[in-house]
Amino acid sequence: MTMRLDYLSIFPGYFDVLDISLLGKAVDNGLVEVHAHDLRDWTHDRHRTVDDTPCGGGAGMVMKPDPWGEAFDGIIGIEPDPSVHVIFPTPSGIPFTQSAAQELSTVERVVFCCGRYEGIDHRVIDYARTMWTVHELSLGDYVLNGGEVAALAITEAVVRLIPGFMGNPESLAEESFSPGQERLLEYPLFTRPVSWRGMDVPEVLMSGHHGRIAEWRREESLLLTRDRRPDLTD
Ligand SMILES: COc1cc(COC(=O)c2cn[nH]c2)cc(-c2cccnc2)c1
Repeated sequence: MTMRLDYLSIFPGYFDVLDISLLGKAVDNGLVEVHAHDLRDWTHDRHRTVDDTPCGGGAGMVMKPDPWGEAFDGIIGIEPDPSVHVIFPTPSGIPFTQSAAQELSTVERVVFCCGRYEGIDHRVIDYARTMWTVHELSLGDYVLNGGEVAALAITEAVVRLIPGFMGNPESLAEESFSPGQERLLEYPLFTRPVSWRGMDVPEVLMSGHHGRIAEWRREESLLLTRDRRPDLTD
């Protein structure tokens, strides 16, 4: 299965980065197909206008619906297709989680709509919901200038879960937030040299005693989770 990823943005250059590193490898071995589109290609005025002042007043600008609608027609099509997943990264979205990444990794087609300014005319999202499966997703309680960086983060979280993408799938199974794992934060990791700038690797990890090592790691995860993410221990 090849996943097709489309990105709609007024800064499509953000997605050139997908040609390098692991994601580039996924493109090379045909696991994913990436297409970035400039929303301004669907404007018709001399200034290639994509925004206008908010109805009802208020600060900032809102992205006009017309270019989005025409871009949807050209990129996705004019027939409804619930198998197409359209993602709007937005601070007002539902929290993006590893289980959402897991679900999206089985989808054949994902279209990222990257908002700028104060946001996108709400009718664009309402229209998309009549046509495709829409996800308004938040990465966290902070505001970015646009959805591009969030789209890249969601892309990485999803593509790395596509079967055949990661060399050693067993490492995925052990990760925090993986299905089946308790929701615990990762224990501290160490590698050689055993002594570095006067700091030594915890002895238990060098003992070769797998039972004690597992116990130490679990305890460290519990302590870290209790300290940093008490919300996960509910
Ligand atoms: C679609 O509408 C958007 C999208 C974004 C980009 O996404 C994020 O910032 C984000 C996604 N997860 N967490 C944060 C930002 C705004 C925005 C900008 C300024 C003031 N208010 C809202 C609007």
